[in-house]
Amino acid sequence: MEIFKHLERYGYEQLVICHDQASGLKAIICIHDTTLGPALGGTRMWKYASEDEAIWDALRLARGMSYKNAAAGLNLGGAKAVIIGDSKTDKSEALFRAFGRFVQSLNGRYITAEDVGTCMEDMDYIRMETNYVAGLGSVAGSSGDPSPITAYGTWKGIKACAKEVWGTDSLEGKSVAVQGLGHVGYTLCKHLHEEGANLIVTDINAENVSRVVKDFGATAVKLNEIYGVNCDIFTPCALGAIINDETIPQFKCRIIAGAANNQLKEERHGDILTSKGILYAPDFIINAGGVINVADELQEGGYNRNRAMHKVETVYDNIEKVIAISKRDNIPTYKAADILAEERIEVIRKVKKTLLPCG
Ligand SMILES: NC(=O)c1ccc[n+]([C@@H]2O[C@H](COP(=O)([O-])OP(=O)(O)OC[C@H]3O[C@@H](n4cnc5c(N)ncnc54)[C@H](O)[C@@H]3O)[C@@H](O)[C@H]2O)c1
Repeated sequence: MEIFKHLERYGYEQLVICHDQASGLKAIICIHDTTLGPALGGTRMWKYASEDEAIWDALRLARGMSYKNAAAGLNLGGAKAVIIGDSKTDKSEALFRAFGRFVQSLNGRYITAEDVGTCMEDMDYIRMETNYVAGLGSVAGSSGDPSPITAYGTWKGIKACAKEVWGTDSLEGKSVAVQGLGHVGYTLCKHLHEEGANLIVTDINAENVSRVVKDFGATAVKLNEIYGVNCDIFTPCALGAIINDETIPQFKCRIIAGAANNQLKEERHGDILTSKGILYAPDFIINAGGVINVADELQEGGYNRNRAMHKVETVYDNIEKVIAISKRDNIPTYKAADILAEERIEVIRKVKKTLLPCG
C-alpha cells in the first residue's frame, strides 16, 4: 500500500489512525481538503475485511465529501471516518466516546456526523467528548432526518434537467419511473405527483409500493421492469451501481436523475449515457440536500429549517452549472460535476489573504 503516493496524487491533508484498547476502537479519520473550511463528513461503521480496505474506503469517501461539499456551495472541506467493526454487535458507549476524543483532538479540523452503520444515538455519545459533531438526536434544534430535504433538492434537480431537455422545467404530464420508495423516494413522489407527473414505481418492500400507489395514483411494476419502462425520467432512489451494462440498453428515458449514491457502476457508463443522448444528473450534486441540511447546524445561531430549505433550492442552479461545464468542455456530466467542485476549491484557494486587523 503506497499511502503517501496516493495522498500526494489527490491532495490529501491528513490520515489519522485511532486506537483505544479498552473500548476496542479501531478507526481511521481521513481529512482530504480544508481549503473551504472545516472538513465535514460522516462516520461509517463497517465490517471491513482488512485494515487496508478500511483505509482505502476512508480515503475514497473523504475525497468524495470534498467534492460534494464544494459543489454544494458549502464553506466546508471534505473528510470521512470509518470505524472497523460490526454495527450490530460491536457498538458501545465507550467506543463512541473514545472516538469522540479523537475527533476533539483535531480541534475542529474535522466535524463528524452519522453515516452507514452509525445513528443519531451514536452521535450523542460522541457529543459527550466533542462539540465537533452534527446531526444529533438529543440536542434541541438539531437538523433531524435529512430525507425530506434531500427529496426536495432532488425534485429541484430533476426540474433543472427537464429545463435543459424540454425547454421548460414543468414536470406536468411527464412520466417518471422511481426505483425505491423509502425515506427519500416517498417524499420525492409526493412532489412529483403534486406537480402533475405520472409515476411508475417499484420497491422490494410491498408496503412502500402500496402506499405510493394509494397516495399518489402511481403504477407499480416488477423490480426488474423499472429500467425498461416507457418514461421520460428514470429516478433511482434505492441502490448504487444501477447504471451498468445490463440496464443501459433497457433505458427509454431522456433523463436519469435521482437521489441514490454511486449510481454509475463504472465511470465509462456515464460516457455511454452521453453517447446515447441521456442526460445524467450526477448523484452527489442532486442528492446534496442531506449534507446542506446537516451543515446548517454549524451556522451561527444553530439550525434553521427555512434557511436549509432555501439553500437546498440551489441544487437547481448547481445542476445548471454542471450542464454548462459539460457543454463548455464537451465532457459528460459526471466529469463536469468534478470540475465544478475543483474550480470552486481552486478559486477560493487563490483568493488573496489580506490582513484582517482584529478589534
Ligand atoms: N436520506 C438521505 O437524506 C439521502 C441523502 C443522500 C443520498 N441518499 C441516498 O438515496 C437513496 C435512498 O435513501 P433513503 O434514505 O430513502 O433510503 P431508504 O432505505 O429509506 O429507502 C430505500 C428504498 O429502496 C428500496 N430498495 C432496496 N433495494 C431495492 C431494489 N433492488 N429495487 C427497488 N427498491 C429497492 C428499499 O426497500 C427502500 O424502500 C440511498 O441510495 C441513499 O444512499 C439519501
